[in-house]
Amino acid sequence: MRNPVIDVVGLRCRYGSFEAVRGVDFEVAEGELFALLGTNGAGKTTTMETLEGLRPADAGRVRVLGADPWRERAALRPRTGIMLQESGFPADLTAGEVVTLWTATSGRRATEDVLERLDLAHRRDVRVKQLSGGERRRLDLALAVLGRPELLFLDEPTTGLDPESRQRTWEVVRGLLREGTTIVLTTHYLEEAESLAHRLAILHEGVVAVSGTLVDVLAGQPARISFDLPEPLGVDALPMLLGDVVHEPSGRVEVRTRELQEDLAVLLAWAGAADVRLGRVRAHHASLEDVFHAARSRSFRVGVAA
Ligand SMILES: Nc1ncnc2c1ncn2[C@@H]1O[C@H](COP(=O)(O)OP(=O)(O)OP(=O)(O)O)[C@@H](O)[C@H]1O
Repeated sequence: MRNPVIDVVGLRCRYGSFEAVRGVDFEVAEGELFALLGTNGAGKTTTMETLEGLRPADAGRVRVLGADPWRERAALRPRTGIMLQESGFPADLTAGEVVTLWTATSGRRATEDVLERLDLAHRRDVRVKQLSGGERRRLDLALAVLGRPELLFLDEPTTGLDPESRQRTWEVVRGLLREGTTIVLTTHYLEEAESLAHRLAILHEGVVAVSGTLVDVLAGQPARISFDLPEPLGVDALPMLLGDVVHEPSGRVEVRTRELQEDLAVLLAWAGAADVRLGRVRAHHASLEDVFHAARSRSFRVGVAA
């Protein structure tokens, strides 16, 4: 990758004697959205805080926009935007006053009406404590994008939002990507990463278990065909398939296969010829959820696709 916006090599972070991040490598290219995913306690926040210059690395090399985020934080600050998990605005200020205050103290110029952009202009005079949870998160995002940063960190930007508010946030994020902003996102919503990320890494117990483009990581997992087999048939009645056949205790049959189309065609042709009615047939390629579960069990690894 030429001139990555973020370059992390061998990052290690500890809390006392506990090593939370244990040798993490990844790169983020200009203009892409990179999702940092992982189980609870995997080290996402610790890694983000290091990238944001909020804590030093204990070992390894971290470069953000070509600079050391810890030592050169003041220089990087005007070029980056940070949306933390928890904001903590003074509850009695209005949304408009929070933006004014932030503009004055952050050294950022209000290059546009961010409240308008985040669909909060009509709530300008409403106190923070009276905003809904979704509106408060949008105010967080408004402050993070003030001054049009080149690089934006989004730490769980849609946690606790209803589906409609989440979609609205995704639209704003897509708009920022169209304008060329580079974004690092952490989220527990896998569909959020699936919908927005160009590349991703899944952390597990402080190491990168899986990383690459969405297409790469999905390709590393088999597709699934599942169905109910009518009594008294057992799996030994099925035709020869290329994938592995598992008869679940629930009675449902699952085929894990890298040849989805071939196995599905053979199965349906057999059912048609034998006059067998398969119940609730589902066939789908691997999802990020499948990759996530595999990463947890560390059953496979995919290298970073540069
Ligand atoms: N201040 C601290 N002191 C001691 N241990 C800490 C501290 N902060 C985090 N840890 C530990 O470091 C590990 C990584 O924490 P981190 O918050 O980076 O994980 P995470 O992936 O962001 O988790 P989550 O998804 O739950 O937010 C966890 O085991 C956590 O308990």
